Amino acid sequence: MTDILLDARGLEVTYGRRHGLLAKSPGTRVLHGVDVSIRRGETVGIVGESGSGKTTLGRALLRLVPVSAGSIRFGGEDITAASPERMRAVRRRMQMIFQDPMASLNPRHTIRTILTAPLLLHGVAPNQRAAEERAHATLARVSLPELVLDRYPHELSGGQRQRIGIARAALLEPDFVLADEIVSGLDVSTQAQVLRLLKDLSREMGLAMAFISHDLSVIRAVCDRVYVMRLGRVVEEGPCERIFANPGSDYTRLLIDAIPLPDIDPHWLDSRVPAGRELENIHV
Ligand SMILES: Nc1ncnc2c1ncn2[C@@H]1O[C@H](COP(=O)(O)OP(=O)(O)OP(=O)(O)O)[C@@H](O)[C@H]1O
Repeated sequence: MTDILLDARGLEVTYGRRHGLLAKSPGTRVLHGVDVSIRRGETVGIVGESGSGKTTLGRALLRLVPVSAGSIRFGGEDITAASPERMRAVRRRMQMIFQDPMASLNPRHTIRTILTAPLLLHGVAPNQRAAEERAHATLARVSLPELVLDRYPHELSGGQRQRIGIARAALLEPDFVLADEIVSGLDVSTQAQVLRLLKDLSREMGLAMAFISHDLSVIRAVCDRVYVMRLGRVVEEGPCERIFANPGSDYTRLLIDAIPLPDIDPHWLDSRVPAGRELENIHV
């Protein structure tokens, strides 16, 4: 059995394509023949300047934007043209954590509803009681107390909301998580806590992750391998150590040089929050 979980070949995405009676538009192609493959349990970084197509690529991998050419295989299954019903089942195993949890968490729902609804929807929990038990266990795993369950998203801090985003993604025990700029709005110490949590969870659950970030020190701390994107193409790919120590293009070197710190310390996360250490108690 292959250990490749997600394999995309020749992906193209075109925005704004219209073929109606009144309007015809070829649209704008923003991904040009992108190949990406991610092994089970592997964390892959996607970096590149603003507008290079990172988010589009991430969303295309999850079939959240229409793909105009290429193929996507997930767990050995070709999902390029899978039906909406089939995708609903597949999505249980592919989750996404967003940059702004405030925008992705329904403001009118309590955290209890936010965490239990997907379990009931996907039939992972047979009833409300079982869903709540699982929600409690997941909350403990992200170091949040149970009283959070009766709060609304706006009653939590940014770091706490991001933990809820992670809990929601982990609840369904997926094989793959896409994390798109998930720590960019947080202060450095909260960033380290959230990254540590995600890294420990991915190790424990054998999760594969695609980690989109404009912050290369974050990529260096959490990723095994990195894809460098420019103008909708992958211009370089390889293990983090190699890319950071010996970038293969001037473009990658420029991205690395643009980091405010003169040296990227690959161990900054471990030095801030050691692996497996209990996370700080979160006061709510
Ligand atoms: N829904 C959309 N409709 C039309 N064009 C879009 C849409 N979303 C993104 N684009 C365009 O596609 C290109 C790639 O955007 P994308 O958001 O994927 O880049 P990115 O690398 O994630 O950028 P950033 O780092 O700024 O978030 C950009 O030129 C953007 O303007």
